Amino acid sequence: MRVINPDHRLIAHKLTYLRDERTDSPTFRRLAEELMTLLAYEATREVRVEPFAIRTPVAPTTGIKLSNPKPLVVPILRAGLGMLEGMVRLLPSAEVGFLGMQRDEETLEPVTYANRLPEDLSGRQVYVLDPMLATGGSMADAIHYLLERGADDITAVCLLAAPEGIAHLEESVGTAACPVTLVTGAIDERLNEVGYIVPGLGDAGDRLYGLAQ
Ligand SMILES: O=P(O)(O)OC[C@H]1O[C@H](OP(=O)(O)OP(=O)(O)O)[C@H](O)[C@@H]1O
Ligand SMILES: O=c1cc[nH]c(=O)[nH]1
Ligand SMILES: [Mg+2]
Repeated sequence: MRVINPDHRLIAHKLTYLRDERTDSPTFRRLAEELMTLLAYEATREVRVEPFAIRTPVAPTTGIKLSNPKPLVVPILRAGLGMLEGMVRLLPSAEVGFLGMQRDEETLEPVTYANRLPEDLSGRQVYVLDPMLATGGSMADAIHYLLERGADDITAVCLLAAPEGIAHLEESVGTAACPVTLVTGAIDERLNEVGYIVPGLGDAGDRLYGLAQ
C-alpha cells in the first residue's frame, strides 16, 4: 500500500485551525472542504485519462481527457460527507456512491448501516473519503466492499491518520490484488485508550454536524 502525506504548508495551516477546539461547525465544514480540495490534487495525480485530439485557434494538438467509466467517489457517512464537495469540485463528472458506517464506541468495531454503491465496479477507479483513519477498521471494511464488487484501483483519502490505522490497513488490504493508495493530510502520534486520534481533532462527525444520538 502506498501512503502519501503531502508536505504542504497550506495543508498544515488549515489542519491546525481544523484541530482547534474553538473552531465552530460552519468554519470546520469550510476547512474540511478546502483541505479535501488540496488533498484531491495529490490523490488524482494518476486519475485515468486517454488522449484527446483538439484544435486550438492556432494549431491541432493532442491533450488528454478523463477516461470512461469516470471515477467513483465514495464518502463514508457521516463525516466523509464533509469532504465530498471539496472532491467533486475538482472531479465534477465523477459518480458518487455512499457507505454509512458507525464505529461501536465500546468495541471500536465498524457497523455498516447503509450501502448505496453500483453493483458492478469492475474496472473502476474509486476514491473513498473519510476524514479519520483511527483503528482503520471502518476504512478496511469499506475497501473490502469495493474489492468484492470488482474495483481495481482504490485511493483512500483522509485528513488525519493514526499510525495504528495505517498499520491495520496495510495488513488488511496491503496485499489486495488491486493497487490501494492512502492519501492523508497528517500522520498523528497515536490512538488514546478510547480509540481517538491524538492529538487529532475529536469526533469529526460531531464537529461537522453536531452531536450524534
Ligand atoms: O478507523 P476507525 O477506528 O474505524 O474510526 C474511524 C471512523 O470513526 C468515525 O466515524 P463515526 O463512527 O464517528 O461515525 P460518524 O461519521 O457518523 O460520526 C470516522 O469518520 C471514521 O468513519
Ligand atoms: O479521533 C477520532 C477517531 C475516530 N473518529 C473520529 O471522529 N475521531
Ligand atoms: Mg463520529
